[in-house]
Amino acid sequence: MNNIKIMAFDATYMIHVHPVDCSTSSVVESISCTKRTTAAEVVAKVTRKLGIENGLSYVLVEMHKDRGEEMILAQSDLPVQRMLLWPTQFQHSYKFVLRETDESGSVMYHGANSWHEKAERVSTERDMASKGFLPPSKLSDSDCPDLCAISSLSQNKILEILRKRFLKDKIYTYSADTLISINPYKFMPIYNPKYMTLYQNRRKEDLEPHIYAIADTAFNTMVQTKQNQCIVITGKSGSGKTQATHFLVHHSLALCQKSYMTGVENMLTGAGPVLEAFGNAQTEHNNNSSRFGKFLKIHFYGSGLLSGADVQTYLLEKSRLVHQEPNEKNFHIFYYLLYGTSPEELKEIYLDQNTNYNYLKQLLGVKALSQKWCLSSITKCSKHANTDAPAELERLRQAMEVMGFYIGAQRSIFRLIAAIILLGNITFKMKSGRDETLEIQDESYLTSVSLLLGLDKNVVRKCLLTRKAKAGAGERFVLSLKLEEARATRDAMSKALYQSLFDWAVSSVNMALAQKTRDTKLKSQSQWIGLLDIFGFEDFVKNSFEQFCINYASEHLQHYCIKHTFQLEQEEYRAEGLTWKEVDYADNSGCLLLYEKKITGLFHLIDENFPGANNHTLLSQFNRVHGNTRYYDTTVVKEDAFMIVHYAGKVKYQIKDFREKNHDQVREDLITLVRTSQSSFIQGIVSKSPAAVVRWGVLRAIVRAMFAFKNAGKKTLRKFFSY
Ligand SMILES: Nc1ncnc2c1ncn2[C@@H]1O[C@H](COP(=O)(O)OP(=O)(O)OP(=O)(O)O)[C@@H](O)[C@H]1O
Repeated sequence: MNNIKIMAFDATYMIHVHPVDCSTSSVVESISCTKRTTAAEVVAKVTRKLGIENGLSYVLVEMHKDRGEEMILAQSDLPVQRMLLWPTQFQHSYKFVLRETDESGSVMYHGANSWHEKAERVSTERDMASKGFLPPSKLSDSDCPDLCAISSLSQNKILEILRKRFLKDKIYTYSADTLISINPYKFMPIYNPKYMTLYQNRRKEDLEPHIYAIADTAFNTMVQTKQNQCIVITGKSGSGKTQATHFLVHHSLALCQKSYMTGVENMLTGAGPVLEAFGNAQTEHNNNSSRFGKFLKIHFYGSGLLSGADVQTYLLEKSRLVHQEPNEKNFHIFYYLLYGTSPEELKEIYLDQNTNYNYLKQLLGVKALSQKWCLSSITKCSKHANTDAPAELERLRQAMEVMGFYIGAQRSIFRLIAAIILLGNITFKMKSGRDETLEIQDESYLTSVSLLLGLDKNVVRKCLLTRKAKAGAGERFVLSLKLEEARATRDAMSKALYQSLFDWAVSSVNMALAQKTRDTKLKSQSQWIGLLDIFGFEDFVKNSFEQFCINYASEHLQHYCIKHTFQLEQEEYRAEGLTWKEVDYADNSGCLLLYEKKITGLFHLIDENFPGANNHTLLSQFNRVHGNTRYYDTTVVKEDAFMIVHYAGKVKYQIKDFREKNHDQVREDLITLVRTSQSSFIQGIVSKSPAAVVRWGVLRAIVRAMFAFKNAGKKTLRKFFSY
């Protein structure tokens, strides 16, 4: 049951405050507020109601019950706005709590002291044991919080230690600077202010491994060394990378001084739902899977004062827009709009919940089919499955408002989303008669798309059905497209529009998060903590160009980690004249060379363009050049696929669409067409975004990420792996 009920009468909302720590009452106090009511006003109302105006101070705290997290609201924060950002399906997990503060303004956590006392005791005992005053700790190997402390390690031993710790609810384990995390998929009461305080300024070895310790080390190292820090988060889909990023951001913000920049915190809270709506989707592994990589930088002035943030995104999985694998869905925004908007509003953008939209059709896989008694393997994405959509849409609107996307921009975004949905329903048929030209099956979709995009319908039709070609001596003529080509043109147009919208949303988020100071001296002294949350290694039933690129990025990260964990460490020992037993490690540079070697590397072969080149000739080239390479393998049974021996296992890639996805080029005339839009919003996003001619930005992403790591420096490297 939701403990927060929203009743909107003329934008009046009821918020419920739990006076948990007040001895006077445990009854929930309901306060009538507007979006502009501040936290200070809510506190005043609640304390007045409870009759506890006895000089003590109180603050309003937003608590995530399940995660045990608490966020103290500043006096000027707006509780209703925060409440509207709570994810619908988890609303019952959130509540507002009144907390008492002491004279210094710190929140008083009754019982928190026992945590400190325990931590102090453990720390002192370890100190004394290390000095020989106490017998050494009786920790067994399986309880060992740092794998590096174990003298002889094998793969089985590591797994056994992690499993035993996990069974004791110890989800984190260190391996030197790396934190290994296992997703518990259940509530763990370890992400709350008690733990935040506990892990501040503590030596890593004094306490159980925790993600807060990683944020704490990064923050303190940044302040002390004045060097940027980078935390790399990697793991399979659903392993908990996004949650980890969230905990790291939350703790970093708790550590820093905020002063007048508390606005950045609110912006960061608003940025989440916006990026999620456009870049996340339901997949077989995760209901809210990020389908893009991100590098979030939180900026601080020299003293650790929060100054702003920015986010770079990589590899948006655009292919999802036009095709989804069984049991997977399109990006969330489409369902929010279609199932969250009233039928009247939908009518204005030519949509209707009862129409079957091609881009939103959900294919059910074997697993789902056996669970559901449906006869067809294709179902319309039913309204029933989207009951949260109205609340999610409201949450998104609120987040957009916080980020400065006002009503006009929101309207334009929704019109563009509707146009993309309708574009997917433009299908083609052969004209009757002898000439083999195509025509559009249902002109009503073309009309709606043209109106929504502010384009001339005849020009859109021409672009979808024909293309200009060059003959000799600069002559140009018009060619009719074949069925497959027309479909590809339609899908390319949808993808280019969506990528432009995504890029625009990211740059708008960045504008909102940007450092606001004009003081160039202050700016020049600023440092950042970077959080790289990038796709982990992927191996699906069918792997395509996207997995080929994602796994290349993973190989690079692996290489970087190997280099720092083994190679450079051993070089250092060598330079210092130390004797040690050479550690044997699996070097993956051969696999990287397979991808990127000049002239013969797979990337270079994909880029080759000769007359008659297609995906079949590409596969033959791969097999011919790399048939005997250690990291390359052909398939056992003859099929249009090849295999790469990655550090994490052998992966089979289907060659289909490799060349097309690599070029990912939208015809120049399509972009020129979109630029003629009557809508200044559409003109703006297309002219700003390089998406029109975008290629998969893998190399760019890798170069940027590597640059960030190098800046962070070997000594300050922090890694985080989640499983
Ligand atoms: N520390 C944690 N405690 C409890 N539950 C967690 C934790 N971390 C993750 N989860 C659960 O696992 C789910 C998946 O996590 P998350 O979305 O962070 O995975 P991810 O690695 O980012 O996946 P993807 O790569 O698909 O985006 C979350 O929705 C949450 O329910």
